[in-house]
Amino acid sequence: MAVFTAVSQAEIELWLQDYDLGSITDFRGIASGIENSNFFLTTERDGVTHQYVLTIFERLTFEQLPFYLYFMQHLHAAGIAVPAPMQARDGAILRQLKGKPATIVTRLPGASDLTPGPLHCAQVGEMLARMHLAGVDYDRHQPNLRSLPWWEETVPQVLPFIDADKQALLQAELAHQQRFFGSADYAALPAGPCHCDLFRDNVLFQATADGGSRLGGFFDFYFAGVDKWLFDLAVCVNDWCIDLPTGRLDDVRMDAMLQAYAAVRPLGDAERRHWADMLRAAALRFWISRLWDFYLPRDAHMLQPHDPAHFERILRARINIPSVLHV
Ligand SMILES: Nc1ncnc2c1ncn2[C@@H]1O[C@H](COP(=O)(O)OP(=O)(O)O)[C@@H](O)[C@H]1O
Ligand SMILES: N[C@@H](CCOP(=O)(O)O)C(=O)O
Repeated sequence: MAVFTAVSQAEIELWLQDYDLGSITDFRGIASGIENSNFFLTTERDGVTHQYVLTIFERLTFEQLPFYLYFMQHLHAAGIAVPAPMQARDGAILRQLKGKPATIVTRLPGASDLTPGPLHCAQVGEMLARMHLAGVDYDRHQPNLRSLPWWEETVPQVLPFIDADKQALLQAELAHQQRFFGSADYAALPAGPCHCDLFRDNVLFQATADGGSRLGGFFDFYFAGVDKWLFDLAVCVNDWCIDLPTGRLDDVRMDAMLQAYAAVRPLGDAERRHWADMLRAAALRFWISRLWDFYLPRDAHMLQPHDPAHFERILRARINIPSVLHV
């Protein structure tokens, strides 16, 4: 059970007096998170039921959180299906609970689908492109904190733990990405606020009457930051459009995602030319973070570190694919 900060319904009732969300009818901890303490909260106001998620942040600070929360608020206002932070009576969307930062956001409908098909991928691609365009006029700025400078800082820390073959791959790929990031083509790629971690478990779908699935929304924006839009797309393709055991790309799902994305925001020539480089960058990012979580766990909260070998396989599988994308 991943509720690190226990809180009783009585404490929440008191805390909610600073909000205008109605009275609590249900309050329960969410077991599946690995980083924060999350609770489903149901309230009733004027005879109408409302569903929220209360999060007590265990890692992120009061200084770091506004970028993420106001980004969600901005996207929600632009019609993108993401959780909307609720304002307390004083207008604040971030407050203190049990001495930690805490927020209440709207609960999205649906459940994650961990075995997506082309129709799931198309919906994610379409909304990802809309999200990128909607982020253009977001006025706060924070880079993706898990990009090249973090890779350069973290690779030397994990190298002592892995064998020579993996060391060689990690160092060669870092060098490849340093050259790519230093190129004029890279500098010219379009960028903006990105989710940066839009894996299958950060998207919800609702079942439809005809047996299909409708996108319920994107959540977990706590790795968001300004990056190349193509990087965000590559992160998605590396998770949504692959054969999980081998890491190989599934062309049908990838085409579905890319076509749907490009129908909203057509890709430029440099983006198509550097598709393979960006898939490699996206694989490297998660290989490094998984190695770091696996060998250098920072606290007891990482209950089950993800398998680093998965992203090593993905990286190896991307190194020899054709570099040009035809979408
Ligand atoms: N806004 C939301 N709407 C619906 N469900 C949510 C929302 N936020 C979180 N959840 C649920 O809570 C679970 C844990 O959230 P997550 O962000 O993954 O936690 P953590 O940051 O602790 O890893 C998710 O798998 C999802 O089921
Ligand atoms: N998606 C990442 C892990 C990021 O953490 P989470 O909060 O999204 O679970 C990975 O798979 O390595």
